[in-house]
Amino acid sequence: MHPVVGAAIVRDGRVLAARRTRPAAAAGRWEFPGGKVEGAESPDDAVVREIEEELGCAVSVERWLEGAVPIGTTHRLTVAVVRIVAGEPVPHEHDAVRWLAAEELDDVDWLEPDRPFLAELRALLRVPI
Ligand SMILES: Nc1nc2c([nH]c(=O)n2[C@H]2C[C@H](O)[C@@H](COP(=O)(O)OP(=O)(O)OP(=O)(O)O)O2)c(=O)[nH]1
Repeated sequence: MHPVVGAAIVRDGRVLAARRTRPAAAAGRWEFPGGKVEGAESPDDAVVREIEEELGCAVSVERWLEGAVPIGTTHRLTVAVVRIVAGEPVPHEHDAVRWLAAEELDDVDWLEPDRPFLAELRALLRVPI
């Protein structure tokens, strides 16, 4: 199963959700920005690279949410909790982004594989830091 990494970009009690534009079946659905791990790169490095490419900002990985979820039969999703360390996220590949608080996580139509991560994320967003 090829690894796909998503980033839960957390700031001020909110997480950034991004709306996909492709493929047609996933257009309009929301996800954690990220993508496929390439070659020999580590999952942490893949998250940092994908966020730079997709949102033009620098992040650092804090930890990984529990679990790994199959995406179809070929890929599997893990999600890192990350912080922005430089720049501001500006979507280059998504057509919208939203900062969601814990109680707003269910307001968007997440891709199916992302949903199992939302409970842990909700709890994390509720802890003041
Ligand atoms: N990035 C991302 N992809 C997800 C999530 N949930 C989920 O099911 N996926 C799926 C959608 C895609 O089938 C696959 C990741 O593809 P992608 O298009 O984001 O990856 P990539 O940027 O490396 O793309 P590519 O150049 O190979 O097209 O995983 C998620 O939260 N984030």
